Amino acid sequence: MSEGTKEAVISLRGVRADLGARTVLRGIDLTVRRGEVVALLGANGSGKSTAVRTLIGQVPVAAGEAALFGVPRARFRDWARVGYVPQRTTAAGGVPATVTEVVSSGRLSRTRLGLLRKADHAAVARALELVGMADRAKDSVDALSGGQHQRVLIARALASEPELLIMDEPMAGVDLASQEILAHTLRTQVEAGTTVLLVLHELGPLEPLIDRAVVLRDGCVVHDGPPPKAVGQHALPGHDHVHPHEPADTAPMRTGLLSR
Ligand SMILES: Nc1ncnc2c1ncn2[C@@H]1O[C@H](COP(=O)(O)OP(=O)(O)OP(=O)(O)O)[C@@H](O)[C@H]1O
Repeated sequence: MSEGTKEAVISLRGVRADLGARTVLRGIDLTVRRGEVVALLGANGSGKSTAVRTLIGQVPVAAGEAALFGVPRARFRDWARVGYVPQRTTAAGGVPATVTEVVSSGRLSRTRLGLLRKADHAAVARALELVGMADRAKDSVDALSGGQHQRVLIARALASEPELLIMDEPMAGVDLASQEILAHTLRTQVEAGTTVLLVLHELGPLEPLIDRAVVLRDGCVVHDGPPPKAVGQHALPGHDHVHPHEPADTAPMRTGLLSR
C-alpha cells in the first residue's frame, strides 16, 4: 500500500479550537497515516499543544472534524490504542507514587475493572525495560531527575502497547543521556510499526526518525511536508538567527515560517 492509501490514524479537518475567548486553532488540517512519524513544529503559542489536546478530547472542537482511527473523536472509545505523553510539568503534589504505580496506570485501559493480570504486569515491566528504568521500579517518582521522570511518563504511555503514540515535547528539560535513551526507545517503537505524532520545539536527536513535519503559526498550518534537513531549531525555516562569530550587521534570515 502506498503512503497515500494507508489508513489515516489521525485526521483533523478544518479544526477550530478556542481557549477562553481566544481562537487558538483557526481551521487546521492534519493527517497522520499508519506507520508515519510526524513532527508538529511551531513557535511558542502557535497552537501545537492545543492541536494535540483537541485530538485526545481535552479541548473541544469548535468547528471542523477530528477523527482517530477513522472514528469521529466524540465517538472514539478505544483509548488503549493511544499512548499520550503530556507536556511535562514540574508541579508535584499529593502522595508521591512509585515508578511502577505510574507506569501501571498506563495499562489500566487494557484491563477489565482495573485489575492487572500477569500479562499486564509483564507489559509494565517491558515498558520500564524499554526506557531503561527497570532498576528504579520501586523508587518514588519524587526521587527522579527530570529526564528520568520523562522516561517514566513515556513508559506509562507504552504500557498499553499503543498503535498510536502522541508525545508533547518529549525532549524538553531532558538531560542528554535520557534524550539518547528516548530516541532509542522511539526508534524501537517506529520499527515495530507504531504511528507517532511528536510536538517538538526542535528536531534534535529525533530528526532521523521523522517522515514529515507540519508547522503551525498562529493557529494555522503553514508547512506540511519534508522536515527541514539540518538538525535543530536553527535549521527550522523562519528561525531568526545570527551566529555570534558573524559580523554584527549580518541580518538574520527570515522566511517567516516559525516566527510570529
Ligand atoms: N486557558 C487559556 N485561555 C486562553 N488562552 C490560552 C489558554 N491556554 C493557552 N492559551 C493560549 O493559546 C495559545 C496556544 O497555546 P499552545 O499551548 O497550544 O501553544 P504551543 O504551540 O503548544 O506552545 P508552547 O510551545 O509554548 O507549548 C498560546 O498563545 C496560549 O497563551
